[in-house]
Amino acid sequence: MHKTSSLSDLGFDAAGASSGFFRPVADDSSHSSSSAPHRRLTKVSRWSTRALPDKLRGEALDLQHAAAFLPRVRIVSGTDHAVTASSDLVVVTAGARQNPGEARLSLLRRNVALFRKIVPPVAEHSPDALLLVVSNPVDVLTYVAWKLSGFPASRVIGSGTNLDSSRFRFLVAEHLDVNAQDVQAYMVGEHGDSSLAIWSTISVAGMPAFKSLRDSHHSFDEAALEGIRRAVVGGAYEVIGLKGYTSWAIGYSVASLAASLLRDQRRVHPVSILASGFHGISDGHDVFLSLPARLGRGGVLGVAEMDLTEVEAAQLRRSAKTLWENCQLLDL
Ligand SMILES: NC(=O)C1=CN([C@@H]2O[C@H](COP(=O)(O)OP(=O)(O)OC[C@H]3O[C@@H](n4cnc5c(N)ncnc54)[C@H](O)[C@@H]3O)[C@@H](O)[C@H]2O)C=CC1
Ligand SMILES: CC(=O)C(=O)O
Repeated sequence: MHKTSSLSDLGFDAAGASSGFFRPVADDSSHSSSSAPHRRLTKVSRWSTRALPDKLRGEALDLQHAAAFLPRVRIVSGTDHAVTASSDLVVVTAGARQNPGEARLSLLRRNVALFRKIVPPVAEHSPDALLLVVSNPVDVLTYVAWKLSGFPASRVIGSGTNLDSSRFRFLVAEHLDVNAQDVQAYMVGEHGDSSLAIWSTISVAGMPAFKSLRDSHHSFDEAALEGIRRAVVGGAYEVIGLKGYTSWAIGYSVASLAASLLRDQRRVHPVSILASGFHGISDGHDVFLSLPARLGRGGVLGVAEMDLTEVEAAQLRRSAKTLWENCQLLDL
C-alpha cells in the first residue's frame, strides 16, 4: 500500500490545447515550471505550522476509521511539512475565518502571515504540485501563494466563485423549480462582496434561458434577479450568522475541483486564476479573480471567452482594481 493514493497512471497535459472557445493561458516565464508527471496525492487540510499534533492525530484517526466505506487510501498527518512531500495536489484551507458580519478581506493580514510559513516549504517539498487555495480572502491569497511558491500561474488556483456559482445555480433552480444540475450559471470576479452574476450565462438543460425567461416569465423580473444576486453574495454571511462557519458546500466544491484536476476532466469551473489581460484587466496587474477556466492535470488549461456586456466588463475591472489594491499593500 502506498503512503498516499497513487495517481501515477494519470496523463499530464502541461500546456493544454487551444480551441475556438478557450484562450490558452501563457505560462509566466518569471516562474519556474516542471512538466514531470505528478506522483502522489496528499490532502493537506487544516494542519498547522505550529504544533497541534493531538488534533491532527485525532482528525487522521477519525478519517482512517472510515476505511471500510472508502476507496483504498492511506491517510497520514503530521506537523512537519515533509508529510506533504511529492504531493500532486495541495489544498490549503488553514487560516482565520470570518466572524459573523466580517468581510473576507479583513482576514488578509492574519492569513498572509500564515501563508508565509506554509507555502514556501510546501512548494519545496512538492515542486510539481498543483496548489489549490481555499483560505480567505481567497483571490488575494491565491496571488500570495503564486508569489511565495514560484510556481507557474497555471498551477496555482483559488476555489474562487465555484462555490458562489453553485449558490447561484441552486437559487435559479429553486426559482424555476428545476434540478440545479441542469442549470448552468456563472458568478465571476471576486469571491466575495464584488462578485458578478453573469445573467446571460444562464441556461437550463443546454437552452439559453435568460432572454426567454425575461420575455415570458413575469416572475423572472428585475426584482427577482436582484434578489437572487443579493442572496448569492450574502449567502456565506447568512450561513456564518446561523452556524458560525460554512463547510458542506465548500467541501463539495473543492472535491469537484480536485476531481477535475487530478482526473484530467477538462471541466469548466469558475475559479480564481491570473486574470491580467482578460476583459480589459490591465496586463500590469497580476490580479487573481474568477473566470470560467478549463481544468485538467496541468492545472488551468484555458480560459473561456465570455461575452460580457460593457457594464459587466466594467464591474469586473472594478472588482479587479479592488483586489489589486489589496495585493499591492503586501510586501511580496
Ligand atoms: N473560499 C471559500 O469559499 C471558503 C473559504 N473558507 C476559508 O477557509 C479558512 C478556514 O476556515 P474554517 O475551516 O472554517 O476554519 P477552522 O478554524 O475550522 O480551521 C482553520 C484551521 O486553520 C488552522 N490555523 C488557524 N490559524 C493558524 C495559524 N496561525 N497557524 C497555523 N494554522 C492555523 C487551524 O489549526 C485550523 O485547523 C478561512 O480562511 C475561511 O474563511 C471557508 C469556507 C469557504
Ligand atoms: C466562507 C466563504 O467564503 C464562503 O462560504 O463563501
